[in-house]
Amino acid sequence: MADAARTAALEVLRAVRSADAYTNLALPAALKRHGLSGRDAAFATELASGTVRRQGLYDAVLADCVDRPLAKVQARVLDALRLGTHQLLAMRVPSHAAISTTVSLVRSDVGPGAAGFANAVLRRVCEHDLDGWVDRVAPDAGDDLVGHLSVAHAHPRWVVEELSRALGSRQDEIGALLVADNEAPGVTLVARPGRSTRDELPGEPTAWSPYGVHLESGDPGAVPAVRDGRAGVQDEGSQLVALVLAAAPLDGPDARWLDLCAGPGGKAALLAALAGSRGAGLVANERQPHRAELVRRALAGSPGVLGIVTSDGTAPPWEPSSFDRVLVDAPCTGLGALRRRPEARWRRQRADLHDLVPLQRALLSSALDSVRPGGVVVYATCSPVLAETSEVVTSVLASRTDAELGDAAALLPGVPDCAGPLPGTFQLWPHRHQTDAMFGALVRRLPA
Ligand SMILES: C[S@@+](CC[C@H](N)C(=O)[O-])C[C@H]1O[C@@H](n2cnc3c(N)ncnc32)[C@H](O)[C@@H]1O
Repeated sequence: MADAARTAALEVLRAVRSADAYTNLALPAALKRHGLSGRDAAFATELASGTVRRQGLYDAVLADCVDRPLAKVQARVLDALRLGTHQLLAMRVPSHAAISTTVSLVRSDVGPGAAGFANAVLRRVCEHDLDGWVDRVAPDAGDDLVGHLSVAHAHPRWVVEELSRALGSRQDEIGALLVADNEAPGVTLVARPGRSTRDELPGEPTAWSPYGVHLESGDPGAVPAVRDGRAGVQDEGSQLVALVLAAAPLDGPDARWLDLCAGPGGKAALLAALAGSRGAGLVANERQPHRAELVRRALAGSPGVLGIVTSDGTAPPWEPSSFDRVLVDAPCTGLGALRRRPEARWRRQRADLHDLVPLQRALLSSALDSVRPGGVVVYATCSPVLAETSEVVTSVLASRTDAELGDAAALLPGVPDCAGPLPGTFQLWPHRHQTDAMFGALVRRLPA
């Protein structure tokens, strides 16, 4: 009999493959359906997330074990084979248990013929350990380093290329970055200032954000301050982006702040709390109505909220020069947050940049129009890809005479090794800072 944890993980894989589901949303639903909690829930989570993350490597292994193209293997059987391979190569599940449970999943789901096939394939997978398989199926690192890293660490080749380019002079760190991308991130909480303190939150204080704690274990939803919105779940890198906007020196009035791309509202909630504690207020804008609704919920009960607007940030309804501080947390490839989104690396394509980059430029330009002369804009992405970071900032600044780059990195005191690709910008990294790879640039609108 296949157990409930493996059945739940298989259902998640299937939803991700066939219904474009997000692992992080499909998982809690599957855990609930099967009544899983505690260790069983943790096991199902690692099974599903780990399998989705390393799918490219497991497919290379399975292709070597199957005598026909993988595309000809029934998709439902392939899902189970990937799950079995993850248990055999990356989890400490004894081989006999990994094989027998996978075979019984396939038997009950597809039938006895497919179960026999799965048994034979997984016995072949057992012939080598993970390193042995990488030696066998990955290109030799001396001949093709990117190809080797791509298979060994299960990242598409173009992603390895873009991440390497973004590391600039530190390309020797690419292996460490890819390893970090394959580790499930811990949960970080933020105590929204004026609404809660980190003394109220369980866990160890974060190194750089004065509002964060790393939750060691347990369900964040069970923390009272999180449950009533006075605190939230937020990566330390995201906290730092909001803190940089709030800390940027400013001459003149400092009353009206804008978050141009606010959904689902994590940074807006921190910004509103900070603004409220200084007698200022935040307008949170979001284009998509359902995400604007999430912003509304994130800001419910917060001081410092001037309004929530649903509009295209490239053609907003407010007058130019309406704000003193503006955050553009731009829609991006998200390649800096791969730890959190197991399927993202396999869904994203380099061609996505064709649509994203012009939108990012238009949003940064619109933010510069929205801020008053003398005001500040922070342009941020959860991607280190240069086309989305330094190249957007450089091209927008080249097209305007009323803006200049400021020093955002100086506003992150104590954060080591965070220099970004342009002077004064910052770039955080999962392998260096244990945060998402947030990029940030401070752009100052010159006084009139
Ligand atoms: C990276 S997310 C922002 C995350 C958010 N700041 C937070 O911390 O929770 C980018 C957001 O921009 C929104 N967006 C995309 N195009 C937009 C546009 N033209 N105007 C305004 N928002 C847009 C997306 O729907 C998405 O919610």
